[in-house]
Amino acid sequence: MQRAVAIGNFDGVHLGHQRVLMRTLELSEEHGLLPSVLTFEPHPVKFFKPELPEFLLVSPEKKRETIQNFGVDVVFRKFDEAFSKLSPHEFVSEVLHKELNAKVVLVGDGFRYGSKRSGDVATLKRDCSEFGIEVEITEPVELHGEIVSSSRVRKAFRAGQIKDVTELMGRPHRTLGCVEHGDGIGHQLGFPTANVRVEGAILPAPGIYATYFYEGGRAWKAATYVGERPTFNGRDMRVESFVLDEDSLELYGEDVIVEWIDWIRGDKAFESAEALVEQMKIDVENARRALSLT
Ligand SMILES: Cc1cc2nc3c(=O)[nH]c(=O)nc-3n(C[C@H](O)[C@H](O)[C@H](O)COP(=O)(O)O)c2cc1C
Ligand SMILES: Nc1ncnc2c1ncn2[C@@H]1O[C@H](COP(=O)(O)OP(=O)(O)O)[C@@H](O)[C@H]1O
Repeated sequence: MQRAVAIGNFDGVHLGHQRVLMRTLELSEEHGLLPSVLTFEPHPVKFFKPELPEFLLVSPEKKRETIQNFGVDVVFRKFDEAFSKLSPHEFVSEVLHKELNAKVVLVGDGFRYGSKRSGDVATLKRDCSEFGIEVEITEPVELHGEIVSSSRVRKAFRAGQIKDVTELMGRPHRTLGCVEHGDGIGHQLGFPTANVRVEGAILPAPGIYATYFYEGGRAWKAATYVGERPTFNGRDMRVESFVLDEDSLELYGEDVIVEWIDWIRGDKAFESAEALVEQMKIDVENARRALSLT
């Protein structure tokens, strides 16, 4: 079956990506094609600059799941030395034509590809026409007068601007992780927290957030802390969710999802555990209120 192929990194699957996915579905329906996304693993920036700290909003697995939920097939193309050296013409002939049997491809206006980013929309159109492949350029989506992009979402998320993130993504952002053992201080404070180990995705600014927390088929309200725990001289970044109205949960080793709804306050070093506990009670009520408003 021939494919309609949207090409890109699709980090976060934000509103701009969603418009591309909808258009891919529309074209596929019209022409009897398999709606597809061609994306790269690792992210090309990670391939060229492996020393950079994590910058992606979601892991590749989560990206696959989100795109598939739109009804679009996901093709992960390994981004390695050989792939990075393909000429623009080879990318069209080998990957789009031979490997994917593309009939239509969708890219954004500034699309660059091939060795040293030497290909652009003009070369793509020219080379695709040789193989009877149509090229559609998708218009960028704007929000409040600015283009929606993965870097704009990352910037907002890193700054803890959760409401902006939700708006840019068209849904709340979710972070996946696994619950691991912490230092056991939570129970002593009367606030046991699920320590969520997050890999392959960035975190919001240190602070307290109103979140939903999912495990298996269950969903709870939670107050989630992100930070190094300066009160206890902590040194590593933690994500710790206190699940509301539950006192005998057993979550160690479970895969969980933290869904970011609102920012509550910034991180702080307290003089004592008691002072922190007083503040945590207030945080929990603020989180409850923020969640009841959504
Ligand atoms: C709602 C909430 C707010 C928190 N606020 C802070 C804070 O401002 N400063 C801080 O050092 N730790 C804060 N923490 C983190 C606690 O210090 C942490 O949950 C505790 O050390 C338990 O760690 P453990 O899971 O390793 O036992 C907060 C935790 C929660 C759940
Ligand atoms: N309301 C709750 N919210 C989060 N975790 C809870 C809750 N009730 C019980 N738990 C369990 O307690 C563990 C956290 O306890 P805590 O004393 O903070 O220990 P640790 O430092 O090992 O994370 C969680 O991983 C979870 O299994």
